[in-house]
Amino acid sequence: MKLIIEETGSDVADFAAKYVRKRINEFGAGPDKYFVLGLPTGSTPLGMYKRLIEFYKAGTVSFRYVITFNMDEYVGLPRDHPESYHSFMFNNFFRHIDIEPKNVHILNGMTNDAKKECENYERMIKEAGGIELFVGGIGPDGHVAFNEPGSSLSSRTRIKTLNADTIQANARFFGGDLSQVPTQALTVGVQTVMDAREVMILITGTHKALALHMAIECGVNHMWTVSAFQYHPLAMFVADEDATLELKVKTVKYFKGLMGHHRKLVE
Ligand SMILES: N[C@@H]1[C@@H](O)[C@H](O)[C@@H](COP(=O)(O)O)O[C@@H]1O
Repeated sequence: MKLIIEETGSDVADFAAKYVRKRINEFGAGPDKYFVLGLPTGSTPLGMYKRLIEFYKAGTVSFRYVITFNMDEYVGLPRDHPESYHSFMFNNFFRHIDIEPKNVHILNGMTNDAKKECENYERMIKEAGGIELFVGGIGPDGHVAFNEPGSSLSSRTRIKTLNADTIQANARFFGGDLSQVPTQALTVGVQTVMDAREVMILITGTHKALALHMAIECGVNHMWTVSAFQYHPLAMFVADEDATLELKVKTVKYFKGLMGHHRKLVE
């Protein structure tokens, strides 16, 4: 596992965007070889999307031969609801780049057959050749996508009921009104993300510091689903200084000592 420690959230966004660009470019994507990218929503990845749009406009990356799979979507919100993850992704990213809409995959939270929708999603990921790089964020309770505490670490795409903390955390997007926040979501499973060839998790802010500690300094535990990536052969956490506040000084020193080497990942 790699831990990249950047000073601020904006430096995290910069590193993450440069890494995604480098992976797409080095992969040599083309009409017969699509790069399959897993993507998150949330405030954390917003800066990365902004930077990627800039890179696209500057001509240093193209998404023409990229296929995306998003992590999750609320149940019961129409696609065009301003807070649906469909709206989020198109408004903040897809609309501004050259990706073909047919190559964008986001779970349909309005389906009347959630089981079938989720099984199809897993099948489509497989048919696309599996996910090359899954970028994720986490909740303050260490959930990845909507794999709430106690989710099976071998879970696959399915419907999940959101816990009170997550509903509370997301109420800010619904005018602070808890009753407006959907109570269920369709989400990829922990195992779905684990199956990606590489995973990059972005963690910023003091409110995520305990989650980063549980993710990398304690054992693998389904109450902190992000800790599952300790078993991933190619996992990278990208954090800002604030998110490292609960880590041991020794851990921080160790990974900062590797930064010279890790910078080369985005050169
Ligand atoms: N389902 C999403 C997660 O995928 C996301 O990682 C989390 C954190 O969001 P933020 O980046 O806004 O803190 O929010 C939601 O719960």
